[in-house]
Amino acid sequence: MTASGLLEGRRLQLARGVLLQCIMGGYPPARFYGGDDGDLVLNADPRQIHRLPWSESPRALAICDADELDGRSSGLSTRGLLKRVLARYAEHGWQPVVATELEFFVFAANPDPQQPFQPPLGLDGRREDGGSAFSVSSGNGLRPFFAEVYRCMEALGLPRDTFMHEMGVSQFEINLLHGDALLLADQTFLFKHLLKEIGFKHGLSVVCMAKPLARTPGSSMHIHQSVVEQGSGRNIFSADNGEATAAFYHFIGGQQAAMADFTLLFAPHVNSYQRLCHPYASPNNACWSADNRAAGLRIPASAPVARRVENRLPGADANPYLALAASLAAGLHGLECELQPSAPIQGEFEVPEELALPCTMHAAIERLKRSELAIELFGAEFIEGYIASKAIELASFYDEITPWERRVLAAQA
Ligand SMILES: NC(=O)CC[C@H](N)C(=O)O
Repeated sequence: MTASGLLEGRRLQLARGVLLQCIMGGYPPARFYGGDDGDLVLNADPRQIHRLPWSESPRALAICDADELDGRSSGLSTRGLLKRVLARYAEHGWQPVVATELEFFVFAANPDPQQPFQPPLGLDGRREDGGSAFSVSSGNGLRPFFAEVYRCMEALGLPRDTFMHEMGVSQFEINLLHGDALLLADQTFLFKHLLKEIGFKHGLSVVCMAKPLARTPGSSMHIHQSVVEQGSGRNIFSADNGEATAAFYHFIGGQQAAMADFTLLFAPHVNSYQRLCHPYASPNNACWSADNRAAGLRIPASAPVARRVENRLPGADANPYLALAASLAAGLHGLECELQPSAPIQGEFEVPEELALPCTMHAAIERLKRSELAIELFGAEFIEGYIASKAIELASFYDEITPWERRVLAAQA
């Protein structure tokens, strides 16, 4: 997601091709330069106007909805898409409760993209040279950076649930407290922006790519999801006796049915598939399991009141509005159609063909293109615009010759 910081200023009107480019992180398809490139209006959400606490000069950021000139929500807006999914839950008297878990790397500033990323020099002047997941001292070398991150999260009202060092060298995870899905999408967006900007200030490069380093774990944005009854707040996944309800299984069934079609929405770039295809606890399957991190859908051990489904597919590079909309729409599809899940997997397992996911961006584009479900849930305007912009992004990737090709292929006869 790359919208942050681009829309500063007073003119809150933009062309729809630009929306595709900056909000979807893609490229505007040619037709948007022509007749389909009419303006949209950006309407700031009054609850999401923030003074930026890290900025030395006064600056504010407003999260906006992209609307048509006649006031209708634009079919291209990912925030609008999430709102429409939530409105459909509300028609049933339900409200999703979600949490996002964001992993990210903190690197030394890297002005030359030809060079691999390096961990930064810590306070002690050393570079971290091994991933020390959960180590109590591992974040110490970056204390001034994290102190400012904490201060600014507090000032912006972003409630922090956990912070830890992850498995990769200089890889961290901060989890936001669970809550309403639109709020969590806004908070996740703000949090990524905050990380980037505070990183710049400290001479660091905070990277939310799915797989910035080879032979090292990638970065995810796992989504934890439950659904409560509006008013009572009762979790519809648990019965009074604490057992899982039929609704819980239907929700999983919906996630499984849609995951392959929606893979591009969770894994939006070429690099996303580097994470999924060299997995370190980053599954590319739609299996589900009681508590196995190799399954795309995990049911974390919890009290019945917190029974939830964790979607482990989204990378840290996913647009939080879109990933949440897609995951929750899939669950709702299962609830409405009363879909049954497969049997849960246990231990070492083989992925059945029907639960395998696309493992390249090209395959994911082709899958989404053929998805009637995606068009039904998100509308043809969005899916066509998204696919067109992603096809251009993929073509632009194939315009480049990578260091691997120069290293390996140049030596061959
Ligand atoms: N702690 C974890 O579950 C690791 C997740 C892993 N980094 C991923 O990319 O999905």
